[in-house]
Amino acid sequence: MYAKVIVDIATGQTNRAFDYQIPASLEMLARPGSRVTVPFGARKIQGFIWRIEDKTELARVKPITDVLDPHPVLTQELLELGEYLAVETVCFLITAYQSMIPAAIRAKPKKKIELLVSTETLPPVLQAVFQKQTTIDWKDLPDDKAVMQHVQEAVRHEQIRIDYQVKDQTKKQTKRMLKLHPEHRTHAASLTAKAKKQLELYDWFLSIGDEEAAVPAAQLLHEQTASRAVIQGLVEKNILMERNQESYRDPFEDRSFEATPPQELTRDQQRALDPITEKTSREKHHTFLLHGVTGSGKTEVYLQAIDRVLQQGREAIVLVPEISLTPQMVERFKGRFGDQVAVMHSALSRGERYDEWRRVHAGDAKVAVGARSAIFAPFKNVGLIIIDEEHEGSYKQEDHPRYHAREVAIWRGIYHGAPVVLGSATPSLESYARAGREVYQLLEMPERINQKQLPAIDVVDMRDELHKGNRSVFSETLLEKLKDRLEKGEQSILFLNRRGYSSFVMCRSCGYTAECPHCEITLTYHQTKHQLKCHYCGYEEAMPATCPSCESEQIRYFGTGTQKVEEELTKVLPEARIIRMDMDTTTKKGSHEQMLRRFGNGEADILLGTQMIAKGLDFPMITLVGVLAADTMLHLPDFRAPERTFQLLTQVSGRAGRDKLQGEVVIQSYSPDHYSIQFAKNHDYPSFSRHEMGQRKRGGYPPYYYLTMVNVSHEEIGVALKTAEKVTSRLREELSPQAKILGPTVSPIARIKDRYRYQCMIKYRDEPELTKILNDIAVHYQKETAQDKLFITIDMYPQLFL
Ligand SMILES: Nc1ncnc2c1ncn2[C@@H]1O[C@H](COP(=O)(O)OP(=O)(O)OP(=O)(O)O)[C@@H](O)[C@H]1O
Ligand SMILES: [Zn+2]
Ligand SMILES: [Zn+2]
Repeated sequence: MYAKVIVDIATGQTNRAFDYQIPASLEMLARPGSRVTVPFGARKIQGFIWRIEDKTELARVKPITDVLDPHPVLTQELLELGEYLAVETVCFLITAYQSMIPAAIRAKPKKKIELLVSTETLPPVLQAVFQKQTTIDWKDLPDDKAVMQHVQEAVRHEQIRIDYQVKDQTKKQTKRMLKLHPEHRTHAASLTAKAKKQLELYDWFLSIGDEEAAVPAAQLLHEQTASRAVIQGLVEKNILMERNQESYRDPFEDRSFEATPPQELTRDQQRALDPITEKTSREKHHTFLLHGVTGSGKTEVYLQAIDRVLQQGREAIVLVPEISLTPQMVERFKGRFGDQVAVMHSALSRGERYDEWRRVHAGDAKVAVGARSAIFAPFKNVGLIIIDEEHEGSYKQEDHPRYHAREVAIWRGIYHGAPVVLGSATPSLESYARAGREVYQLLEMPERINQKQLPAIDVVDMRDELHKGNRSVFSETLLEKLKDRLEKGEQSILFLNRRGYSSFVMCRSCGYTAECPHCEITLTYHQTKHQLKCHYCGYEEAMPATCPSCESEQIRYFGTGTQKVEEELTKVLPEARIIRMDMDTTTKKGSHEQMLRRFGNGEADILLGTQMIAKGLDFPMITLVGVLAADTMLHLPDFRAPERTFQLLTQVSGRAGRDKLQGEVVIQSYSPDHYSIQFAKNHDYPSFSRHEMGQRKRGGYPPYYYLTMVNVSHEEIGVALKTAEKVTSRLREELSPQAKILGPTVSPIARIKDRYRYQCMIKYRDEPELTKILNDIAVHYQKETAQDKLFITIDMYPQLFL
C-alpha cells in the first residue's frame, strides 16, 4: 500500500502529494486524514495522508516512519474542503489542513495501547506483549504482521484501544468504568451462593436493565454498593468488565447551567423556523438569511432548529463572533442541550480547547458553538450550520488561509445536505443583496419579542456642544439622562469606538473631513510626511493648517481613550459605580466574563467599554445606551465604513430596553446628518441598504463587483514596486477587459517591518480564470517567496484595507 502525503513545508515546490510506502506494521493505522512522520531529504517531517493507493508510479519510494494519529484527525470531507480552500484562497494545501486542527495536537504525540479488559481474555500473542501492564507504548509492539493482525482484531472487539499519550499540560483525565461483560450470562454460572456479595453486585447490574450501561467504579465504592474486592472478583470472572473512560476537562464545570426549556414561539419566530425545519427534515441544503431586529428572539429560533436536527441524530455548528461568545450566549446553549455542547473559543486554555475539539471528533458532542474556526468542527453528519451576526468582519480570517467562514459554511452545507442560517439584525449588504436575488431565502422578524418598541434614538450634534462651550466628552443631554438612570436605579451602557482612532482628520468646529476627490474615501493622515493620503488610488495632499470649509483651526486628528472617559465620568458623576471594559481591563483570563456577571447582578450602574460590549448582551435593567463618538469609524479609509457604522450603532442601541422597561439611546456625533446615523436613528435597515447599494454601485464596490487584493512587499522599495507592476500588468493582460485593475499603489501602511508594501486591487464581476491566474502568479514567484525576501499576499475577500 502507498500513501500520498502532503508534507508540512509550506512552499510552492512542496505543494503537492509525495508518495510513500506504508509498512505492514502501520497499515492498520494509516488512513486518509492521519498525520504521519516521513523521511524528506535528510530530515524527518510531518505530513497528512491525503490518499491511499495500491500502486505508485515511482520506481523507489521510502516508507512512512510513523503514523501519529490513532484515528485520522481530518475526515474525508475536510480533506476535500482543504483542496477547495487552497485553490479559492490561493494558499498551500498544508496551510489549509493545519488551520483545521487545534494547536495542541500539532505537536508530536506518542501513541499508546490501553488494555480495556483483563489480560486473560486476550489472545496469547497479545498477553505476551502486555504481560502485566495495562498500557504499553505503540513503539514497543514487535514489528510483526501476525501480532498486528491480533492488535487489529482486539481493537475491533474493544479489548484494547489505541490512543494518544498526551503531554501533561493537556492531560486527559480518565475514569474507571464498569459494565456487564458481553458474555456475563455464561460466566455467571460459576457464581456460587457463597459469593454472596458478588451475586448482589451482579444483581444490581442486572437491575439497571441496560446491558450496555457503564457505571463509574468510584460511584459504586462511594455509595457502598460494593467493595473493591467484590468488584475485582467479578472482573476476574469476566462477569463485569472494566474500561477506562476519558473524562474531559470541562471549562464550565464549576458552573451549573439552568435548564431552559423551549419557549413558545411567537408568530414571527414560528414563521422563521418552519422553512428551516422543512429543509432540515429533508436533509436539503439551502441558505437562509434571518433578518431579525435586535431582541426579536433569533437565538430561540436557532435553538429550536438545532433541537430538530439533534433528534434526527445529526449535528449542528453555531458560529458567533469571538467577542459575543459571552457566558450569556454559552449559557443559552448549555442550558438547552447540556453536555452535548462543545464550546470552542480562544479564551479557553490550549488543553481545554483540545478537549472540546476531541469531544466533537469522538462524537461525544453534537453541537459546536464557537468563533470562526469552529466552522471546521470535525463532525461527520452535519444537519445545520448557523452563523449569528453574519455581518461581522471577524468571520474572515486575515491570515492564510484567508477564508470567509460563510463560504466554508455553504460548502459544508452542500456537502452534508444541511441548511445554513445567516442571522443578523444588520445583515451585510452582500448577503442582503443575495437574498434580494433569491440566492438566499430571506426570513424576517421585524418586531421585538412581545411587540416591545425599539428604543428611541436621540442624535446630539457635538459641534453645537463645542459652540456652547461644552468641551467635555458628554453632551448635556447624555449627562442628564445618565443622572436620571442613577436616580431610578437603572443601568446604562457607554460605548466608545476604538476603531479608526487618530487615523483621520476632522474639524471639531464644523465636522469637515478630508476626502479623496477620486474615490469617495476619507484620506488618511500620515504623520511622517504630515500629509493626507488616499489608500486606494495614491492621491495625496498636504495636511491643512485650517479647515478648508470653515477656516477654523480646530482641525486635527481624532481620538480619546476609555480611561480618560472614566476619569471624566467619576468627576461629573462621583456616586456612579462604573465597570470599564476594554483591552486593558480584560487581559486576565475570565475577567471579561466576571465583569459582565457583576454588571448583570446589578453591581454597577454604568458599563463603559469598547467593541466588546456592543453586541449580544441581554440585560433587562439597561435602559440607556450612550454612544460617545459615532464618527470614529465613519471616516475609515474603507468603503464599508458607513455600513460598519450603521451596524454598530444599531447593535449597540439594541442593548437598551430589551425587557419590560423602555429603552433610550443617545448618539453623539460631529456629522449627525450622515445617512448611516440617520437611518440607524430611525431603525430603518431597508432604507439604509437601498441608499448604500447606490453608493456601492457608483463606486464599483461589492456587492456589485467582487474585489481581490494583491499585496507585494520587499525590503527594497525598487523590487517591491517593480514586482507589483509586473503582477499588475500580467493581470491586465490575462483578465477580461471588463475587470478593473487599480494600482499598483503604496499600501496604507507603506512599510511594515522594513518591508515596502504595494498593492493592487482587482474589481470584477465574472472572471472564471482569476483564481487560476492568481495561483499561477504565486507559483511564478515561489523561489523568491520561499527565500523570505518577497511576500505576495492574495486576498480574495478583503475586509481590511491596511
Ligand atoms: N418566544 C419567546 N417568548 C418569550 N421570550 C422570548 C421568546 N423568544 C425569545 N425570548 C427572549 O427575548 C429576549 C431576546 O431574544 P434574543 O437575545 O434571542 O434576541 P436576538 O434576536 O438574538 O437579539 P440580538 O440581535 O440583539 O442579540 C431574550 O431574553 C429571550 O429569552
Ligand atoms: Zn471646519
Ligand atoms: Zn483616491
